[in-house]
Amino acid sequence: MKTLIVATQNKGKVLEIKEMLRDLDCEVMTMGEAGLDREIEENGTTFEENAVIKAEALKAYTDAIILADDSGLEIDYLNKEPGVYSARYLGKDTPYTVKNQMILERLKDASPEERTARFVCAMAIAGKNIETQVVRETIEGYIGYEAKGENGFGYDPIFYVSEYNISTAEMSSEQKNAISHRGKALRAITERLKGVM
Ligand SMILES: O=c1nc[nH]c2c1ncn2[C@H]1C[C@H](O)[C@@H](COP(=O)(O)OP(=O)(O)OP(=O)(O)O)O1
Ligand SMILES: [Mg+2]
Repeated sequence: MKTLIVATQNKGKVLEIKEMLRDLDCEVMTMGEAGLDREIEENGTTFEENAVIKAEALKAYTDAIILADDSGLEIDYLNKEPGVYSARYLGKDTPYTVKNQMILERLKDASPEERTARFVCAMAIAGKNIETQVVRETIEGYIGYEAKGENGFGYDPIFYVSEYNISTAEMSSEQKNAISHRGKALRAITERLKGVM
């Protein structure tokens, strides 16, 4: 069976990606499971650049196909901050309860119309014998007035989807995966994956 290595250190992403790739005819492994754990410097200025950097960083060390995700939250009221710096916002080891409270505080004077935001996900595949490919998808929503929900990870408790008026942390993984930036990007990239596996 073919192997697909997911080049991420983020456990929340791994859970979502593994769940969505359950039916794909290949073994999905994390970097750790593949013995390829390493810090990859994300020095790109766009989600696409960083996804490609992460996917290509492992190319020399494996014959498997590598899948990488670079994602983040764009808040219109904050001029699209934290954007590509979402993981590093307020420091990369700062708990998300703190990051989320800070964002709510910074938006305390923003009206409902001014609270629009989106999650962005760029997903790349790379490998020794394939041409690197990258896709980008988004999910539109808004920053709520309070953090809610226990599911998901990161900024999920403050990101609300207009159609349901609940946060992505209040959704089941199936519900989130069906509509999320990551779900859409993964479905787009797996179409291309079928062409190279
Ligand atoms: O569905 C999501 N629900 C909530 N938050 C999310 C989501 N998707 C991305 N995010 C946030 C988390 C992190 O602040 C940043 C990703 O940063 P990003 O560099 O791509 O990931 P990371 O450093 O956690 O792991 P890695 O680079 O090893 O894949 O966006
Ligand atoms: Mg990162």
